[in-house]
Amino acid sequence: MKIGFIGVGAMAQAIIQGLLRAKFVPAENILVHSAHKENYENYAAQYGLTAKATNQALAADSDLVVLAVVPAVAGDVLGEVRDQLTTEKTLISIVSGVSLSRLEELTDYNLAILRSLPNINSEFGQGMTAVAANENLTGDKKKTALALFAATGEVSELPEDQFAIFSAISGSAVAYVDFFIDALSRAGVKYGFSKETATKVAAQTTLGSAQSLLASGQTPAELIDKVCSPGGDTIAGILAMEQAGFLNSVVKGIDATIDKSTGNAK
Ligand SMILES: NC(=O)C1=CN([C@@H]2O[C@H](COP(=O)(O)OP(=O)(O)OC[C@H]3O[C@@H](n4cnc5c(N)ncnc54)[C@H](OP(=O)(O)O)[C@@H]3O)[C@@H](O)[C@H]2O)C=CC1
Ligand SMILES: O=C(O)[C@@H]1CCC=N1
Repeated sequence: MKIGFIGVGAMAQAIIQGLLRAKFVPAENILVHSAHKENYENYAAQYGLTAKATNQALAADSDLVVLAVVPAVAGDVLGEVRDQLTTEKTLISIVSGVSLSRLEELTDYNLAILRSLPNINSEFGQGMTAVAANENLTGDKKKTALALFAATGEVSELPEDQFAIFSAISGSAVAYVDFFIDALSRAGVKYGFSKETATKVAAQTTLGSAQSLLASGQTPAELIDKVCSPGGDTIAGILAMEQAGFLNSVVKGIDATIDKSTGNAK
């Protein structure tokens, strides 16, 4: 099986690294092409992938074609490869905000298509990907397309009308969680920790909290209550964070993310 990536930017590279780590296919069965020859050729050479000279050549030689370009160029690129996307292939889009019906309009109505929204943690097998299949993607073809993402982390089939919300609290939220880790780490630096130590402590604490939350089956609020000793330090910190607008600032960030991805941003 050959998997072709149109675009080898940040997200495509994370998926490719996740696939290589999982040994999902041999490296040479991963085909790449992008806008700049030096980018895709160097990347292919570095990891033993196969560079293709054009989007058409890539699509013609791939069983699974992963569309990994920014939304603004997705239509033009699909127009370019429309003739190569024959019905035995599967198109996988990772493009935020482009619906299955739009992808069908831009290709062949008989084509099997999986719309996905991965996150960048796919690189280390810790991804969280939402998927929605069109009615042509069934049976073994669907199993294979879902297996690609399962090799890089968790996968969840979601109705398309929930994709923008998912994208905000997963795809984009990787950056928001890192923003929080950076804030914790800077606070440590303020009180004299080295940046390296503070970041390690903040990241391990975030990882441990996430793992404990999932393992416990409890709500975050229940775990917060366990840490807040009566009359103790943590409740003082929680109240000060909330006074500064912590919860509202997170929700406003998610509102802005959803507005931007659905075209409602002011
Ligand atoms: N970054 C993330 O965390 C996530 C991103 N996504 C989605 O992934 C997609 C890519 O995002 P991201 O990786 O961040 O963006 P990047 O800007 O990092 O990558 C875009 C890629 O598209 C390539 N490209 C541009 N024009 C063409 C073309 N005409 N033909 C072939 N390749 C082309 C670029 O080539 P070159 O490198 O040569 O310039 C580049 O490799 C977006 O649609 C985004 O919504 C979804 C979930 C998470
Ligand atoms: O910022 C973006 O537009 C993409 C979509 C989700 C994560 N990155």
